[in-house]
Amino acid sequence: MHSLTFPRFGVSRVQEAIAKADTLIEAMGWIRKFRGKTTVIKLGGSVLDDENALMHILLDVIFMETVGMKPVVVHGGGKAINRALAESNVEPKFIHGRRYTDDSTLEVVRRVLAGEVNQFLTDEIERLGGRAMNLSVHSTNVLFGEQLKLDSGEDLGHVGRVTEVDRSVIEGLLYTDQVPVIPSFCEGKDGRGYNVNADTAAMAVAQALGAEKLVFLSDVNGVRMDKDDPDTIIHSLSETEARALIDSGHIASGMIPKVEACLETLGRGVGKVHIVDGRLRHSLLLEIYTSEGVGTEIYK
Ligand SMILES: Nc1ncnc2c1ncn2[C@@H]1O[C@H](COP(=O)(O)OP(=O)(O)O)[C@@H](O)[C@H]1O
Ligand SMILES: CC(=O)N[C@@H](CCC(=O)OP(=O)(O)O)C(=O)O
Repeated sequence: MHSLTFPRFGVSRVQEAIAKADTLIEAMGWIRKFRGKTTVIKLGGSVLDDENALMHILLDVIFMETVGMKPVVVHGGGKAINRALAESNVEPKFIHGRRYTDDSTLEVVRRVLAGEVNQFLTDEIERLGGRAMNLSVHSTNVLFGEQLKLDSGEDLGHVGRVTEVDRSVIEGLLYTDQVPVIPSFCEGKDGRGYNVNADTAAMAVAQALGAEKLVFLSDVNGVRMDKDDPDTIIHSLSETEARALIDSGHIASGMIPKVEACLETLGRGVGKVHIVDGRLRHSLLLEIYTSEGVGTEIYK
């Protein structure tokens, strides 16, 4: 007769395995809730530069796809563009968080953002075991738009805003269990290319798809009262409060387009919008399955 008691070293291993199985059962509720629903994930240049954080984010994305959630990746690459410009001794110039884009900068953005970064991310998802397809002007473009005109009248050069998203291509990929990877670069009706802020590109994609969630993964734990102090994070922010913080200068630089994108998205068919720290391991999954979330949620 076999004994029913486990050897000492085996008990903890069995308990560990049971705990893992418990986690799977716990996850069932939120997997069911989000199965078949689209989440747009915006990857910023800050997390793209952190190899370890990026790997964990992409593993979370692959997990989401595996359990039937429908992740769509929209990415920037501001830091990679800055590095490429530095090689030609060009100083980056930003106006209200957007890059002034002259002819030569546009070519760098087309090559680096829409080309190299986009291909790299797609390859990484495949290398980690997922299935991904890059959708850019170098392959199949899905973002169309026009030149962005600022209310202030300031000239941003070849900076665009997305006016049309080819939903059918994106949805076709989601239907065949592939992760679409989209750079923030759009094409005008005349075939011209435009550099688009990646936060606003993600917003346009989320709106077009009627996404359940839009998650901005950045290098800060959320919107902070003091941008340099993580302890001053604001977990929940109303539209009025957010606008006041932009006006007072508490929300500055790269956080401006992010928060503006959140505000524009609200009430336009997207369920929830969050700004989350991409460097925190599994922040994406935590954001989805914990009720309180881990970053800043902006509400109407
Ligand atoms: N109130 C604020 N709270 C948090 N971060 C802020 C705030 N105001 C400005 N920032 C800056 O915004 C940056 C995030 O924007 P950005 O660098 O464009 O990120 P990403 O590359 O992820 O899009 C932060 O690293 C921080 O320096
Ligand atoms: C018009 C404009 O500002 N375009 C951005 C596009 C990339 C981007 O937004 O990248 P992050 O998400 O890393 O900031 C740029 O040229 O930097």
